[in-house]
Amino acid sequence: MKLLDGKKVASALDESMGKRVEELKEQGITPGLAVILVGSNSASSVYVRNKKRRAEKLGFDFQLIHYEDTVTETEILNKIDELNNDDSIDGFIVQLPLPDQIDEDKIIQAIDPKKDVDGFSPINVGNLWIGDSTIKPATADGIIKMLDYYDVKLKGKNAVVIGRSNIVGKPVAALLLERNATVTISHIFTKNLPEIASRADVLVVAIGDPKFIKANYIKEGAVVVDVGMNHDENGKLCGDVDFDDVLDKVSMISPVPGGVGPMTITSLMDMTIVLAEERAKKVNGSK
Ligand SMILES: Nc1nc2c(c(=O)[nH]1)N[C@@H](CN(C=O)c1ccc(C(=O)N[C@@H](CCC(=O)O)C(=O)O)cc1)CN2
Repeated sequence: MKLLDGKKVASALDESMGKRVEELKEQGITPGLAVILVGSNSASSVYVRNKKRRAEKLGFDFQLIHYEDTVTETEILNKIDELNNDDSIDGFIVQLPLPDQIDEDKIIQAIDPKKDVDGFSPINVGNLWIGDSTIKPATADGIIKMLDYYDVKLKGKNAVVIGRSNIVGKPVAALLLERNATVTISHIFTKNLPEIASRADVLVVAIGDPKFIKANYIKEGAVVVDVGMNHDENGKLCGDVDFDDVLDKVSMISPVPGGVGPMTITSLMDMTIVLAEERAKKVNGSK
């Protein structure tokens, strides 16, 4: 069994991203990333802190806009309008989930698709499905980058995605399809889930249920990507896959922590650099 070590892949990719940032700075461009964080969800605070750390390490200008969870939708929409019009910001995101009084769809739709570095706006989702996307949702893109790093072939393979969220399940299915895998999207209401999952050469699990996937869901030799971010009965971070139970059956598996999470942040950084490179082309021509 081989570990899909997202932490290792992320630091390998950091090196080339660092070089791209240096090249941009030589042209007078510093990648600008902003994150809007609402409330005090402890997991979101950890993820945003990690994003800030990685962005600053790469030499970005990073802005954190942190609101109390009593903030109104209008205040957030006004800030989005400001960021849409701020030339020093290449991309920005609103960290999800948002408190109940805020309409998530309305917020996402207010972000200029050209600055929507999460790739969640309807235009970017459409571009993703027609296979013509500059910006790809970070977790989905991070998974593909990790599979590429470990030379996992996707063409003609059976890929099963468990989970149909807009953040992970749907975009990862689109990207697997783009790589010519035969993709099945399944979810919690899917009948005979163990049978469907155990046909997968590549199984991506994003259901948010601790250690839900056991050995009977796994095909012998499958590559398993665990997107879950849960806490077990002892409060320890764990994925949606019961790692110890499936270990003897898989050929490769991503751990939690240290698998998909760090890759999500890597891809967000990569997408921000791509947007800054586009700005550099506009500002400096094609030199
Ligand atoms: N606007 C967005 N909101 C959310 C996204 C997103 O892509 N855009 N995805 C998830 C959370 N997420 C990114 O924001 C994310 C999740 C996990 C990690 C990560 O590094 N995990 C570590 C463990 C961290 C810990 O100690 O708790 C790991 O797996 O090793 C990064 C980003 C929902 N919201």
